Amino acid sequence: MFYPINLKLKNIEITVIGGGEVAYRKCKNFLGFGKSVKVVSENFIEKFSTIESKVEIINDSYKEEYIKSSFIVVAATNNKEVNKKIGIYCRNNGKLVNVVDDIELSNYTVPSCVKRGDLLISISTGGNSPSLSSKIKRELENKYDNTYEEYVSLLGEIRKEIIEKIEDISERKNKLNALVNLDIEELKVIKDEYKNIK
Ligand SMILES: C[C@@]1(CC(=O)O)C2=NC(=C\c3[nH]c(c(CCC(=O)O)c3CC(=O)O)Cc3[nH]c(c(CC(=O)O)c3CCC(=O)O)/C=C3\N/C(=C\2)[C@@H](CCC(=O)O)[C@]3(C)CC(=O)O)/[C@H]1CCC(=O)O
Ligand SMILES: NC(=O)c1ccc[n+]([C@@H]2O[C@H](COP(=O)([O-])OP(=O)(O)OC[C@H]3O[C@@H](n4cnc5c(N)ncnc54)[C@H](O)[C@@H]3O)[C@@H](O)[C@H]2O)c1
Repeated sequence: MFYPINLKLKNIEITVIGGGEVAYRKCKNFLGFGKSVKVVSENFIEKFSTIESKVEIINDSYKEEYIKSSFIVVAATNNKEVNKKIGIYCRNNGKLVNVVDDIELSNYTVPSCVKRGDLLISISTGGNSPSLSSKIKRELENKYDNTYEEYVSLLGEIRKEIIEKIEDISERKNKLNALVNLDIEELKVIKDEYKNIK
């Protein structure tokens, strides 16, 4: 079983080993969260040309020196032995490692996720079915559409106001709980009301 955490990637070095479909997907995923990575492989599929300006490309086969200073490593080659070597090295050296063909050796996996601004819904099947994760993602994408970006941001702004302006803890909690039953237009009105309270 995996434990979910939300990680700040700023100032963390990340290296992806491999230049195929899976390595590309993992790189794109990091870029989607505003994080650039180093990627090491002798060969890269054509798609990498679309992201080559955003990642650091190293044209070489895997060597320990490339991951020594990385905290997160993705072993995404099609060579099981190489992936295993990377996994074991990372495990022994306090690194987070995603070995794409070995869930047992991985100490983290990548969930499927729906992002709407600061709303992040992630889905994992513990490796049992990435296809199911992907299907559930599509379902949630429809339910939680793009309007949630503004909605969650408004909730955050009003929450700050409520915490600052309402001292009674149980009143504060009731008001915070009630906010999520309002729609965007109602929240905008409430936000202005709180802003006007001194
Ligand atoms: C969520 C997502 C994130 C991402 O990678 O970006 C992700 N896989 C995705 C897609 C996908 N991957 C595969 C298929 C083909 C169909 C199928 O096999 O079902 C599809 C579907 C597709 O392509 O549509 C093949 C596959 N996947 C793994 C193996 C190796 C193995 O099982 O050992 C094999 C090769 C098996 C073989 O040998 O053939 C392993 C893992 N894949 C995971 C994540 C982790 C568990 C997540 C969970 O618990 O659900 C885990 C354990 C490790 C990891 O990589 O983190 C992304 C969906 C993106 C999205 O749509 O949001
Ligand atoms: N976790 C997942 O989501 C997932 C999904 C599909 C497949 N897989 C597994 O991931 C593996 C990779 O899949 P793919 O489609 O990207 O394969 P691929 O054949 O498209 O690419 C493999 C890449 O690894 C590189 N490589 C090989 N040896 C290397 C080394 N010593 N150092 C650096 N790079 C090296 C190759 O140059 C190539 O770029 C597959 O073997 C499969 O078992 C995992």
